[in-house]
Amino acid sequence: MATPHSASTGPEALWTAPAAAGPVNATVRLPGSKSVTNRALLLAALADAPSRVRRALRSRDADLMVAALRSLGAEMTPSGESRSSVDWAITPRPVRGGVSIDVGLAGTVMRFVPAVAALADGPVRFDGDPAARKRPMGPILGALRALGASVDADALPFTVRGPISGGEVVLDASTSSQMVSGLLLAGARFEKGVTVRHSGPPVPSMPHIEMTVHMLRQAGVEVDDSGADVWRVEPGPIRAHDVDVEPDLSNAAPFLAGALVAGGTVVVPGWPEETTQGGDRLRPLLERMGATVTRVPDGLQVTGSGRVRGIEADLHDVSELTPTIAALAALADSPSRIGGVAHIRGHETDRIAALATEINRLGGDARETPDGLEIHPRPLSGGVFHSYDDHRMATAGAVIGLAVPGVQVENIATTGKTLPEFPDMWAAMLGGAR
Ligand SMILES: O=C(O)C1=C[C@@H](OP(=O)(O)O)[C@@H](O)[C@H](O)C1
Ligand SMILES: C=C(OP(=O)(O)O)C(=O)O
Repeated sequence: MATPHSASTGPEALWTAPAAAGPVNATVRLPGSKSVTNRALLLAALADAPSRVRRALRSRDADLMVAALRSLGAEMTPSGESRSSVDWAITPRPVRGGVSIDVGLAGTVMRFVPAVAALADGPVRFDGDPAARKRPMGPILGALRALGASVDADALPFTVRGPISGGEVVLDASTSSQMVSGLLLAGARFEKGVTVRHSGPPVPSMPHIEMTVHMLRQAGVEVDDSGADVWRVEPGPIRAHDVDVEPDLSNAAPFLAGALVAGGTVVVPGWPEETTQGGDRLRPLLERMGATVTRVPDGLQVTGSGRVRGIEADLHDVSELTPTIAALAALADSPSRIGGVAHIRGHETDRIAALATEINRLGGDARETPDGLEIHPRPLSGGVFHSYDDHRMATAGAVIGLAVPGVQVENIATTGKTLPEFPDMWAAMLGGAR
């Protein structure tokens, strides 16, 4: 059983999830991908000349990345700002130390920035939210040590001191693909480049490593990913280049799920033809749960009937979709089994325990397995759905609330981690109903 750890559990922090009054018919424009934004910003800060990152996400995780890179010296000038989108002009500067970095609860900041800090001329201290101190960091910090840096702990808080020379390292990335991405992203700037070998149970969320490799190549970095579980980044410059950030397909999940639960149609404009975003796998997953998924000229269209089918799915590659798929499973008319996601016990919270606890709190039948969840159909009733400071738990509660009147999501503001406008966008999808 999971224990909610948000400090803000008072009635004022409860958000009544709107129940769907009928089928939805909405176009939902998603802001930029968190994963693309934070990679693009970091690569621009390490590049050989100024770059632009257009339609970057603005959210807590992206703001933390911007603050971290600015602390380390990069000049970053915003334009065309709205609440969740901004264009950045970024001028790289030598990486400077003697600073402290707040990683919040952002995996991309805690796992990507330490290798950049190892290029600095002085120590860089890292800390984050209380929950961040529990997230796995040992493999990447051990790897930085093996590559020449000094790091004084194996979890947050810690201090990194360069210089780092690079070379070859073996690590166990079964707790997070970000252990690999974090070394590859800065690796071209290490004197010897970097060769990362994974040894251990399979690496989860592989599309995110493919995203890292793809974006490095776009920046002119030579990467060899031809061997299983080994990646080689050659030393050399990271070329300045302009990036247009794709919409965040993982954040599309609750909205597209909304079409399935309420019935009706949701269109997400700008859905890329080709992408390394794992969220693209929503297409087959939602189809298997009963949706009709069509590419339309302007994006992706998902139509549902209000009836949700259960699913057996291995979400190892796309584990960040688990909370939405579990929410759908809790509303399905047949049993579901989600597997391959043991490592999400180390995401923002233990998502397996949190999902089982919160679905069962509403009267559901969700059982934890070592690597996922088994969810059986059972009528749900209203009640508090705790978010555990986890944006995707909060949106999972909203999905369930579409079909179950009286669901109150605690701390909906935590969606600001990647989608600050979530409550307004959700209301707009439902035609303003609350
Ligand atoms: O590199 C990234 O941008 C991410 C990698 C994945 O992490 P894990 O490998 O820890 O699942 C994903 O779940 C996370 O939301 C974002
Ligand atoms: C696991 C996630 O985030 P993070 O980047 O903090 O790991 C997520 O967004 O689902």
